[in-house]
Amino acid sequence: MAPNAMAKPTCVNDYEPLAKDRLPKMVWDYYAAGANDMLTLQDNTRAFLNPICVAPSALQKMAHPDGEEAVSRAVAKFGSAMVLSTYSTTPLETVIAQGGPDCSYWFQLYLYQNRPVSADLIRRAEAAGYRALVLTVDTPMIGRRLPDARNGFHLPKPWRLANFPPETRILTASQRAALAAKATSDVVPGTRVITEDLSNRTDSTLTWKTAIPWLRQVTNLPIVLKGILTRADAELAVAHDVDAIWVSNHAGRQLDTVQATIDALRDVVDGAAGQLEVYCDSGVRTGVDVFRALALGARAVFIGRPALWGLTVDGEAGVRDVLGILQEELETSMALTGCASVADIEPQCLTMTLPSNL
Ligand SMILES: Cc1cc2nc3c(=O)[nH]c(=O)nc-3n(C[C@H](O)[C@H](O)[C@H](O)COP(=O)(O)O)c2cc1C
Ligand SMILES: CC(C)CC(=O)C(=O)O
Repeated sequence: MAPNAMAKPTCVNDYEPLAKDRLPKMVWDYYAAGANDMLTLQDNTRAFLNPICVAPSALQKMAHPDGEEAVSRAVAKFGSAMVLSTYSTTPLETVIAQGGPDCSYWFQLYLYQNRPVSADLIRRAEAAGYRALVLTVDTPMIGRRLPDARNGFHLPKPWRLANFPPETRILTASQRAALAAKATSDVVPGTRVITEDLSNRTDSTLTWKTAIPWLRQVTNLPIVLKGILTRADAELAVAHDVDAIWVSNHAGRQLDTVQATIDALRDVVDGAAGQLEVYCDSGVRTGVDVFRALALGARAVFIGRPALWGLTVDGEAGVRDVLGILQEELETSMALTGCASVADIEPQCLTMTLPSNL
């Protein structure tokens, strides 16, 4: 037996090559890709070489047949929060049914110009027990992910976009006309979904003045904006009475060269001025990363790909292990800096760590 063939992963990065070995190239590349030259993607992890929830990532059954249900069970046992993607391969009701009292579920939204389709998703999320809506604001269109273009990325059979009943039509009549040359149909495809198609279907004209009042009209759930990177946008979020903001560069998958979130976090927290909660993701790979984000003012930290790696390697147990490793590493960081509780983690703690630009 090769010496490491059966070695148990001992840190989150150990899961990455194990997941890569198990997945078809097209699926691996879709999960792994950043935009263009992937500079921001690389910078995310570099900048972090500096409490723990699961970010929304689409199409999880490609990683493991138990998909979002396995992630849900893992998060429920770990006792944190899971944010479910609009583009889940499991219906939102089924995902939350796997949970328990010790965890929280939020629903991530991509809004459509055809608002009744979005309103219906929101009503279902509310009825099922989701406690917040996370509006992703960094994806008016999809980033240039070159591996996906080269691989002809599509959602393999038999998986489908399970939050949309078959034959859901999500384009308005004018969008349908504009896309007629490009798309054969605006019915949410059961299979062979490509991400560019999906982004053609979202509303790329959202503004502060239109999106937030519309959401407030249709729901009483707290609204979180995901994809905030500047102090100015944090200030606007306060002015528009948003409940929380989420510092994210979408794992480096949208605008390449945008800065790493750990470098943007301090300014955004300043802009929020204690008026709303700030969360952070993109590049979190160790408990020290979590510690640094908390020290800079994040209230919670989310992981995207590490959960997909754990899911790929060992389903629910793999996701639980990834979360457990991060938690243990965070506790070590706290003990070594004299923090008895998460509330003790404050900016001064960072004087003991390397600056994020090393
Ligand atoms: C494969 C993949 C799919 C994603 N799908 C979504 C999505 O459906 N909605 C969304 O808001 N963000 C999506 N994201 C972004 C994640 O929510 C999160 O911001 C990011 O993955 C965090 O960075 P990390 O992967 O470095 O931990 C996706 C990310 C990946 C890698
Ligand atoms: C289907 C995509 C729009 C999901 C997404 O946000 C992503 O791939 O980054």
